[in-house]
Amino acid sequence: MNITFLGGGNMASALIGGLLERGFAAAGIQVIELGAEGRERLAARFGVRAVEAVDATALACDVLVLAVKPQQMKAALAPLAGRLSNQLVISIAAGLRLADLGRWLGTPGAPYTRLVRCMPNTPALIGAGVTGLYADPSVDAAGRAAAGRILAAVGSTVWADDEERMDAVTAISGSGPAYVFHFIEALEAAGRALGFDEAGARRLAIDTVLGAARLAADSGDSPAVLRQNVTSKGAPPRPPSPAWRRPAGTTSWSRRCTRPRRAVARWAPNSAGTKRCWPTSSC
Ligand SMILES: NC(=O)C1=CN([C@@H]2O[C@H](COP(=O)(O)OP(=O)(O)OC[C@H]3O[C@@H](n4cnc5c(N)ncnc54)[C@H](OP(=O)(O)O)[C@@H]3O)[C@@H](O)[C@H]2O)C=CC1
Ligand SMILES: O=C(O)[C@@H]1CCC=N1
Repeated sequence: MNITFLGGGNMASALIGGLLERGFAAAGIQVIELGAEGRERLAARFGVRAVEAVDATALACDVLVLAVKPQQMKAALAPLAGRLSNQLVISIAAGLRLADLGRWLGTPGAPYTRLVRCMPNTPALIGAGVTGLYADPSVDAAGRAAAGRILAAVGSTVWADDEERMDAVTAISGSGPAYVFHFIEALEAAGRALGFDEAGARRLAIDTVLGAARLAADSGDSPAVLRQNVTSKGAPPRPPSPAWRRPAGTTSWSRRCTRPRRAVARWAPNSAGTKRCWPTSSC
């Protein structure tokens, strides 16, 4: 299988790295990449052929992977329009529909249909990605298998039976790493605020997420059960010290706050029975 990548940025590099690690020959991969620096990097890092524009060698492939930014796609496909001869085309671009890609790649009145739409994610860079795939109904089993093999080089794969699901994949696993990184940032910031140095706070934050993800993957228990195992119920709510008072009929305790300029603090058990203390708005 010869593969040509259109666009040689982050995601194409992740896929190429994964394919090479899985034993795919560098001689079977070429990249069309606009940037001279990018071409040099690809050739040096992976030993693949990297060219600036579509040429006959790049066109003579079995699979064409579209890996430019969505807003670059229409212009990038213009030199290919009407020139494909049954290559399997795999798009990893967010939000671009097969109907549009087919129109841009085909000729007037004859859209190109041997298309598979995919949505990987950035953990693909270390072979730990997950990719959603959807194939045009005209793609045969061999085409679907080829697309599945290529994306499996950088992680797991999930097929969708409706193209609309691809937008859901983009929201959930395509964009999901950003939520997780944001969560890690927040855990790290909490560690820093509570006295750890940067290295310690980062270790606590990253290893928490890593360990929790591994446990979710390996334990056989559902994420809901694993969560409940952490937020164990049972201890009756108690105030943190005798200085706290709970007004009758309420579920939270108050006391004069010891911090300067803060008159009142409030403490209450959360739904899982663990303690939380925060200054009230009147502080
Ligand atoms: N980042 C993510 O989390 C994910 C991204 N994707 C999708 O992957 C695709 C690629 O994203 P990513 O790798 O992050 O983007 P990058 O910007 O890193 O890579 C795109 C590359 O394509 C080059 N390029 C632009 N126009 C052309 C052209 N006409 N011919 C050849 N090369 C061209 C760009 O060069 P230059 O820089 O000079 O413009 C750039 O090197 C996007 O469509 C994105 O939606 C999918 C899943 C996750
Ligand atoms: O911006 C993008 O293209 C990618 C796709 C999923 C998340 N970000």
